[in-house]
Amino acid sequence: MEKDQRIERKNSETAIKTMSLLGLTFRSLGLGDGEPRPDDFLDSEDRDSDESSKRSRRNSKQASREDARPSSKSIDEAKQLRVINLDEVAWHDTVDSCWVVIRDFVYDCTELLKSHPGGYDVILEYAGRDATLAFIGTGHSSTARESLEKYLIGELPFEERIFRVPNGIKVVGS
Ligand code: HEM
Repeated sequence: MEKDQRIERKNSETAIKTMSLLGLTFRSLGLGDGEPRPDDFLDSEDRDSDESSKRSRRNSKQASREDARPSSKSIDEAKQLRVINLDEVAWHDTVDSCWVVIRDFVYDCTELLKSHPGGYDVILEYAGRDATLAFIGTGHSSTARESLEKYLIGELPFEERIFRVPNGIKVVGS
């Protein structure tokens, strides 16, 4: 197995453990039935053919969700996002510069802090780090999900992603 593949496997296992620790299931994430397995988080090229055929039904169900972008309607598909790693995100953890990661995308919420309907403190708590589960857990409306786009500044490098792989999203929340 190539080094990259080993890293991807490890990331997949981490994603499963995270889902398990947080009591998340594919059903709770609106992705149908079944237990999460490492292959669910991998690019299809990395799966062996047996597994990929077993999973093809689920994947076709997920096809409409495969676009990981926050709002597939409003985003400019051609827009090249800047790749920002978690180290850089971590520097932006104050009211003067507040970045959060949601589903492997990086958002600059500095301006949002002033107007966020849920208050500034809930976001500030996640400044400089991953806020995916808090964002999903709060049950934001579709309007809130669409407004994410306004704050989008980049995405994590592949090796740091836990929700997405290059060809599309494997796990999404509401
Ligand atoms: C860029 C990131 C975010 C955006 C664009 C955003 C947007 C919004 C919007 C528009 C609302 C109004 C209610 C709705 O439409 O659902 C809202 C409410 C709320 N948000 Fe956020 N939010 C963000 C991040 C977060 C984070 C990281 C948390 C962490 C817990 C959070 C917690 C809440 C809470 C507690 C409410 C109030 C819910 C209620 O009153 O029922 N938000 N947010």
